Amino acid sequence: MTASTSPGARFRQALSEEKPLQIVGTINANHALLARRAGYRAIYLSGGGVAAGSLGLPDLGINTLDDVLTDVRRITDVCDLPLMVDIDTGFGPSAFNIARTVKSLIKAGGAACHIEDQVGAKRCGHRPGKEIVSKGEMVDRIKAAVDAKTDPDFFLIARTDAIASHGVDDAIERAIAFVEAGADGIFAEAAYDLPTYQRFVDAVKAPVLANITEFGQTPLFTRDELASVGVAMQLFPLSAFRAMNKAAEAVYTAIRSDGHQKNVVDSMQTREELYDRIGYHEFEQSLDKVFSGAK
Ligand SMILES: C[C@](O)(C(=O)O)[C@H](CC(=O)O)C(=O)O
Ligand SMILES: [Mg+2]
Repeated sequence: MTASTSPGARFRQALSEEKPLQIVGTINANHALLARRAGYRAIYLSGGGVAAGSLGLPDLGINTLDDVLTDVRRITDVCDLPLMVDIDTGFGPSAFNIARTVKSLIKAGGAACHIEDQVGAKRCGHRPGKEIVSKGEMVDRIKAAVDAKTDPDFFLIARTDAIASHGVDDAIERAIAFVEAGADGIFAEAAYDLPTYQRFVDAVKAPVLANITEFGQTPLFTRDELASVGVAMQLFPLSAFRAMNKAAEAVYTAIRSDGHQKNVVDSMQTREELYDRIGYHEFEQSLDKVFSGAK
């Protein structure tokens, strides 16, 4: 894997080398570096994460393409791991908008994305009351996205939210049509058991993604369980984000009630650890070199 290949090509390479490919949510550039250090081959920017983390808003289709691109650029500027991005319903409504989304995302260094078949006023995929567009409308979304790929290796995943409202048969029929329209992979949102994943894998001739998000409709299937039914990608969209929020809350509460941070300082990343993770000393050394004239 070299950074001279396109992000899309690096994503495809990782997908061919790890089964299933573990893809972890990295809410910001710092987390992207932590994920790389932990050995992951691919990372993810969650739409719900951009909404909740960057904006303090719910995952209800409120954040814009620019909100997402800002976070994408910050991550791709410092981390060469291929980044998959949640583009919700594509930031439409028209094919032109969707094309612009895909082109901008590739320009910002994105390697892959998923676009879903919910209506524009979308919800989190694990909440009740989701509405979806017709199969034909979603096929048009996909065609617009495929046509806009300025990197042919950019990996376009079609997500179907149909299981909840229309059942597995309908969702699989959709998935087949989405692959025929040019999607490179299928995201079977809120699948609830392994046989359902197996059915998707058997029916669609493209890699299938399992969204193993916590506190949702999908049990926390392991890598081995998903491998046993042929799932190609295991997504953890918000795991570190949820843990980080809980940790922050504990620190705020403790300092407020104790009047000092002594009781929580052991739970903190140290200054040295932080500097190590972001390459602080390397930056300083490179600056020293520049000003001392050394090569
Ligand atoms: C994957 C997802 O689209 C996201 O935005 O991260 C969410 C995750 C979640 O809310 O747990 C979803 O599944 O809709
Ligand atoms: Mg999302």
